[in-house]
Amino acid sequence: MSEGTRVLVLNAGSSSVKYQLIDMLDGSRPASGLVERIGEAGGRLVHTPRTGGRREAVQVFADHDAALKAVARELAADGIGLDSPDLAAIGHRVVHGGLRFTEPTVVTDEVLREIRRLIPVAPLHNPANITGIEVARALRPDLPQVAVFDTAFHASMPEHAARYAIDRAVADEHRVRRYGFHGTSHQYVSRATARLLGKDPAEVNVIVLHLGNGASASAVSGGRCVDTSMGLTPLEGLVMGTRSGDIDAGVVFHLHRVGGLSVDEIDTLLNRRSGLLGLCGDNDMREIMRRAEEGDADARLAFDAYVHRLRKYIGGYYAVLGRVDAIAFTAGVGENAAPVRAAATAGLEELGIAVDPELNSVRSGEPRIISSAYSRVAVAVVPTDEELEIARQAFALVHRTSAD
Ligand SMILES: Nc1ncnc2c1ncn2[C@@H]1O[C@H](COP(=O)(O)OP(=O)(O)O)[C@@H](O)[C@H]1O
Ligand SMILES: CC(=O)OP(=O)(O)O
Ligand SMILES: [Mg+2]
Repeated sequence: MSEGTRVLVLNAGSSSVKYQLIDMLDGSRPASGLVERIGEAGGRLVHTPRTGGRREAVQVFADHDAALKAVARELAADGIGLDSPDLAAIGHRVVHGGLRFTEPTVVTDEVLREIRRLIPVAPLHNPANITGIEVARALRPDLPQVAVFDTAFHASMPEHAARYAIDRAVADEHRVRRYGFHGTSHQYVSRATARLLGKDPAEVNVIVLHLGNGASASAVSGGRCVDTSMGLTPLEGLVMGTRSGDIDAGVVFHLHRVGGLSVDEIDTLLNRRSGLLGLCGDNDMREIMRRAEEGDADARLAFDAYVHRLRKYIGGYYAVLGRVDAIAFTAGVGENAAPVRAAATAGLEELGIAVDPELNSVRSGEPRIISSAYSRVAVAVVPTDEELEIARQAFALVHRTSAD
């Protein structure tokens, strides 16, 4: 087994790779960075060594292989290359783990085949995750490649939350059920929220709102997920940047039969041309808030629809949990968009939820409470750290000890 203390975490998306090198001894991050627009013109690599002096390269990255080799070169230039004996493992975010992968897993050929089999239920994500694993494995075949699945944390959902109310035989044959995603973030944030409250995760009920490009809500009771908003695929639930979230399945039949759209066209419509983008032409919440502020009606509608859906999930999960200790906002929108947090929680004093406007407007990268002293439910902003959680789980797996 490797004596290394560091884990390289890769989060490979369809046209990007985010990476972080994390030292598990002291939690330091010797380097992190991102390659964007892989396979497109105007590719960009941004590498940030801990020593400072962010490096940026604008060039074409033909594919993920070229991108990861460029990352390897950047790390080598800092003297922390992929050939370093300090590396204990490479941890990979894998979005869909299906029914089988409910724990971090060392990738073998057979595991890779199973992740590939799940592509139809995560077409935007699993293919890139697989490429990331293959390229990393070719670069360091001797190192454990550990897959950490977005679906894993949600495997504890009770059957009545995980099942769709459709014919059981059909559902079972095709493994159609609600899996949920962003689980690594929901797990990390729910625990960090308990810590912020000075409580044991086993004692608290938390609603986590992960609002990034993809967005999902979860109800976490005593450290276990009891419900989450995404389903068979990352399309269900909240209004997202480009995804519709909840929709009457009848819309699909209608668009096909009456609108003449093919199933693939409807897939693209709902996953890539809907949500905020579909409602107002923008999927960046900053831009939407700016336009809405200037009186743009489409942007206002998009904002209001986003918030309305969020409020329905807050209310729904309040009822699912019965007692709520905290509501935690996280990811790009949740951590930064004070107006979204304010609108999502406005007028809920009867539920014991009262956000303090001044605390809400503070900008900070630290976990913090934004509810007023008399709010029975703590409302918090808790920055997510999926990379650290992936590193911890990968490291714990290769050492078979808890790295907590
Ligand atoms: N300062 C900000 N105010 C409002 N929204 C922001 C801000 N910074 C980032 N965002 C939003 O965060 C979203 C991206 O979130 P992020 O968690 O980085 O996404 P992902 O990891 O899913 O790619 C974008 O919609 C962006 O508009
Ligand atoms: C599962 C999912 O939606 O992930 P992301 O937010 O990274 O698109
Ligand atoms: Mg994210």
